[in-house]
Amino acid sequence: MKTVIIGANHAGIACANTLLDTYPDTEVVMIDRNSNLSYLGCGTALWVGRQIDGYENLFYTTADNFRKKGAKIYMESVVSDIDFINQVVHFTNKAGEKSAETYDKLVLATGSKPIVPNIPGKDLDGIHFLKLFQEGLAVDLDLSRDDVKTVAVIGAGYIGVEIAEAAKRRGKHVLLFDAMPTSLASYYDPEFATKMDENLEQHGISLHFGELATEYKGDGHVTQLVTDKATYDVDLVINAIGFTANSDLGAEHLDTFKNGAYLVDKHQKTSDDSVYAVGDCATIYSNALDDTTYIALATNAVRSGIVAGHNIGGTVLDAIGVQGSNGISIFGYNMVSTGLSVTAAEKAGIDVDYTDFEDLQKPGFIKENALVKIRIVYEKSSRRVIGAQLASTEDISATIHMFSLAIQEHVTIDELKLLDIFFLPHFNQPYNYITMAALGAK
Ligand SMILES: Cc1cc2nc3c(=O)[nH]c(=O)nc-3n(C[C@H](O)[C@H](O)[C@H](O)COP(=O)(O)OP(=O)(O)OC[C@H]3O[C@@H](n4cnc5c(N)ncnc54)[C@H](O)[C@@H]3O)c2cc1C
Ligand SMILES: NC(=O)C1=CN([C@@H]2O[C@H](COP(=O)(O)OP(=O)(O)OC[C@H]3O[C@@H](n4cnc5c(N)ncnc54)[C@H](O)[C@@H]3O)[C@@H](O)[C@H]2O)C=CC1
Repeated sequence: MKTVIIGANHAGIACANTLLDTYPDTEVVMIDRNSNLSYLGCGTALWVGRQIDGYENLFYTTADNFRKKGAKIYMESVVSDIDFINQVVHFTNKAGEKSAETYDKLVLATGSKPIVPNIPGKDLDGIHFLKLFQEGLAVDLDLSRDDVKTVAVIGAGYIGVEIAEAAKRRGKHVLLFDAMPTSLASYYDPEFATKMDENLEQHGISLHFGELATEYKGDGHVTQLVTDKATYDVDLVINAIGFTANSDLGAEHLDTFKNGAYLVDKHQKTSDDSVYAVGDCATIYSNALDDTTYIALATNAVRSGIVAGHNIGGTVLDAIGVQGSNGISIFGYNMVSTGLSVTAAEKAGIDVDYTDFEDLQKPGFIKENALVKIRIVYEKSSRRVIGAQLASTEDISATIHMFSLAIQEHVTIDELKLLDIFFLPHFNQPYNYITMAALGAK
């Protein structure tokens, strides 16, 4: 059995490793257009903001590691065409040489691409995206220039907020724009997102929400950003208005979701029996929505790669769906969420209620202590938990995993009320915030 994997980043790597480690008789061919693989984009803002020493440790494997395991791997090779009928992948290397590989099974792991704001001036110099390692390098280089004083970040989602912090840490004047009235609006309800907004403002970031960029101006290099409200002098722009599926290769042959992502079943199989899709180029099942959706996260990419690998290798393994669990930490303020916010649930047509609670993490007699804010969202009719949000300067990150499992297992808000949660003053209160929030549910 010969498997060709197009895309050798997180999803493709997870699939290849599963096949190579568990099914040694499988022939694996990997093809990627990039010169590097396994870059952890989550580290970009950390090294650009000088919170870690460099980017070297943000790569967790190499092409040689795959060669050693017996795979054939082509880097800097662009797949231009797939003959799905005869099962052949055509690609071209850096030197312009054309090659082809036949397959028994094909894995599409071509990931995502940043959405480009389609406005005048979008091709000027000094306008960046932040998907690839190389793009992180380019931003880092520009931030090192003394004449770059003002940075505009378009999109206050996860990439935008993280890079806004990094640019501020590099001493720049930072303007952060979003179409929505708050930052992080896709992940948190306004009661939580505004906490992050206060945090950003307290650290000197200038917020421009509900404001749309309409034009970039400049003579070769960007010098001004025009919005529907004002014109700003800027030296650098970073666009971060979301990702969409990179699915051009199979879009005509395979069934796709509304954003173009390949529609996959529980085995990561597409509408073609020989073709699987994993990671950011594929759909995913949301247990909160109880429906197919699109969530671009490295965690989902890895899990879906593992599932495809086993099913191709011969072990039937069903994907169990996801909650879209995520987290962010900005200037020491931590926020985590899973499932749906009230806003997202309402948008999806789910009738929900929610319960909020805020208290110190630990008993008052413990000195190192901070407030924790929690919201649990549950469906009115079934009372199943479908979302949770937490915010604190304490590390509350592990709590969200429990809510992720609760959503996956259809736990109701009432079942959470008397859940056995341990108490130790070093960690929490006897009347801890999860219990108190659950007890407060209507
Ligand atoms: C700055 C940043 C920070 C992030 N932080 C986090 C985080 O903290 N947590 C988290 O869970 N997620 C995070 N993400 C999202 C995460 O990086 C993506 O979800 C993840 O990269 C998806 O992995 P993937 O392998 O599916 O796709 P990709 O990483 O997009 O990889 C696709 C691969 O396919 C190759 N390819 C595409 N087309 C072709 C072609 N025609 N021929 C050959 N090769 C091709 C590409 O070169 C690429 O290597 C972050 C993303 C960014 C950009
Ligand atoms: N900590 C984490 O888990 C991280 C995850 N990621 C993931 O990577 C992917 C891409 O990240 P982002 O690009 O930040 O996407 P995002 O979806 O997190 O945020 C995009 C933001 O852009 C805004 N927006 C959309 N169109 C706009 C427009 N025309 N003008 C102004 N604002 C506009 C949206 O309101 C949203 O707030 C996401 O799936 C994200 O979850 C990225 C970084 C960190």
